[in-house]
Amino acid sequence: MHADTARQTISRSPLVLEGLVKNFGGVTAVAGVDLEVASREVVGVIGPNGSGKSTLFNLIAGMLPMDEGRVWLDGKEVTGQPAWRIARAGLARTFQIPSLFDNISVHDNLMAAAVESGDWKRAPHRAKETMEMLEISHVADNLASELSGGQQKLLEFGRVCMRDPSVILLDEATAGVHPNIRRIMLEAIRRVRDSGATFLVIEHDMEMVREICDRIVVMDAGQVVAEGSFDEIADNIEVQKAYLGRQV
Ligand SMILES: Nc1ncnc2c1ncn2[C@@H]1O[C@H](COP(=O)(O)OP(=O)(O)OP(=O)(O)O)[C@@H](O)[C@H]1O
Repeated sequence: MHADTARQTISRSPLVLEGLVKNFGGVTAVAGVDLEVASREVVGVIGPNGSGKSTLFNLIAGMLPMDEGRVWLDGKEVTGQPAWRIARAGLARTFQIPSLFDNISVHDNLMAAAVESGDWKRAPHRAKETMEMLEISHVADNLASELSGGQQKLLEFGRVCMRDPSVILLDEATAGVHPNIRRIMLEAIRRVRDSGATFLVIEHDMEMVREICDRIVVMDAGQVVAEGSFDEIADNIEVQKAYLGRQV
């Protein structure tokens, strides 16, 4: 059997990356990343500014064309497909700055997300459940633009949940939020993971990484330079600091 065919039939992991490469002119932002994320695993991606984390997410989500490499979602190859098709195949993501419909209500932002899942019948019930899980029911009728920054991050995660994705990419889900919002987000991530989702998270907050990540991948200059549990990476932290520089 051809090796590529073997990969497609053997790995049913929710997310598989093979040899991803992205160049921007003379800068190699992602320099050959291989990664396999198991079902219900939460994998943290850490590394200094400019190490390629956001570019990696954009490649996986189909928001940037890759120069080399292949991506599989739930055993199905999605390499080169447009972002909407990859989303439909079961991938959802959040952004560092939440991407919401500012001028409609919190409730309607969740309902709008259900359009993509095509599950209208259960959408009102799911919206109610999602708002309860994220403790935003009391602002259901507020415009998204009226929420605090932290509540907007919760709402963005809620919109992801409404689509019931198989794989969720979270980009700094708790950066700069109030500790109470952080707690709500952490509990929600655990619940969504327990109900079957798989996570890849970019995170600068090492406490958050320690609390939710089963495995951590360290990137530097576009490559994975270390991988392991929090303790394994923490043991290695002095080495990491040499190139992680500013924030780990
Ligand atoms: N659209 C672009 N055009 C040119 N260069 C880019 C572009 N996007 C990213 N880069 C470069 O690619 C490299 C990786 O950037 P990327 O944003 O992926 O890193 P990062 O790890 O996400 O950083 P941060 O933690 O600051 O978000 C950097 O050198 C960056 O300047």
